[in-house]
Amino acid sequence: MNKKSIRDVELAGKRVFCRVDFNVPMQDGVITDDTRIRAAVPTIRYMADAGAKVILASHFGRPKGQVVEEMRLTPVAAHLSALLGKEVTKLGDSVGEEVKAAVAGMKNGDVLLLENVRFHPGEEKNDPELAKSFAELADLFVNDAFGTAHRAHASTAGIAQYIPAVSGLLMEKEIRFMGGALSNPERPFTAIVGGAKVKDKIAVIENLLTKVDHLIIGGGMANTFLKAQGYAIGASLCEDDKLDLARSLMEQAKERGVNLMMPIDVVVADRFAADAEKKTVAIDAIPEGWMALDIGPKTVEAYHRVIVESKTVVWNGPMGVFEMDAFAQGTIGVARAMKECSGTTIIGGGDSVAAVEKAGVAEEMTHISTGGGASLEFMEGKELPGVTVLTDNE
Ligand SMILES: Nc1ncnc2c1ncn2[C@@H]1O[C@H](COP(=O)(O)OP(=O)(O)O)[C@@H](O)[C@H]1O
Ligand SMILES: O=C(OP(=O)(O)O)[C@H](O)COP(=O)(O)O
Ligand SMILES: [Mg+2]
Repeated sequence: MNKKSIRDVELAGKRVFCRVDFNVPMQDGVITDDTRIRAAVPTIRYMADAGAKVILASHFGRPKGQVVEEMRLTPVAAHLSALLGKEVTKLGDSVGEEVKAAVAGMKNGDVLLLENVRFHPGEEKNDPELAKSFAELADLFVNDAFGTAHRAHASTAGIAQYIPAVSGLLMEKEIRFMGGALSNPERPFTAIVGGAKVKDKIAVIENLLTKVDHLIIGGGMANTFLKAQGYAIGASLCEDDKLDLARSLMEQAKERGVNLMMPIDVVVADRFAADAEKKTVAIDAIPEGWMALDIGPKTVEAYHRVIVESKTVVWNGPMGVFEMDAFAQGTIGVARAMKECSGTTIIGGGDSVAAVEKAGVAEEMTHISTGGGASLEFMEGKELPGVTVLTDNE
């Protein structure tokens, strides 16, 4: 990556606004996978050891511009403190007088965590006023949030208009690895796309179809494609305004000779709950009012065959609601196939990484990326907004 990093700048005594992606999976206030926090530790340590005053900023969830108590970063601060072995001061906001006063009181090597930046509507709108308020806290902007680098928001991009901007060590590492593995992938090249962020991620599929040999669809993403083919999907998660796009993508796959794989059976539940009534059905037998929460065993078998024979596999998005054991088998099955694959295996995404950890195969992956949507957009070949704003190397 031809961008300056924290290694190229003077850090001693500097106030650094460091954007990280601490959007970790959490259940009832307990962090269920801390990969993203651990991944940022080298950058935070490096800066603190160099004598910087480290001001960390992150989003958590999608609070839509207002304060949501359950989306505060308090549990994250406590966990980071334990990982760093030093106190991390957690503030109640990300801008304002309290924040300015806390920053003014920082000593070299101190680490401070601002509150969820998405509590302000200006964050996702990339509002220049909010970006300026962030910039006024610091002398330098460091972007280490690879997982959020596909968003042009106030704390990921806007802030770089006002203060010098460089990359963190995680950002650098992610881009070096993904760039290397994907510039000329060994074939067969397979992409697996699932998860719940259907509206965001269906947009990258068109581009993926120009690159891959096999495209495997699962999770919430599959339902939109099933409905587009005319199947009744009951109360399953679906993006109804993407049905035409899904149909067009199926056409394009056919024209390009890409093997587009969809579920042939699914695990359905009568409600969205761990103890719901459930059964495995063929995709033409989803009962009215029920929802598809996992791919079925026949589907896993078909996906398994293609994955183990691939030379490069990139996976983002769980195959089902793996957080509930009743709907985790599809994701675990695909994770096992990834383990058996002897080629390059890359898995990315906050929740997908949690899933392969849960399946116990994380160690066997070639690369675990902190980015889900970010990895997919990176694969499209375009530079990510959170990277574009960083200072180029001369
Ligand atoms: N069939 C489904 N219906 C509803 N939610 C699903 C389904 N399959 C997977 N999910 C959910 O998708 C979420 C993860 O999606 P996403 O954030 O897009 O992935 P990642 O974080 O790996 O990039 C998980 O919380 C999982 O429960
Ligand atoms: O969790 C994230 O992405 P992912 O779910 O694709 O892995 C990032 O923190 C980005 O979050 P966003 O999709 O709400 O902008
Ligand atoms: Mg996610």
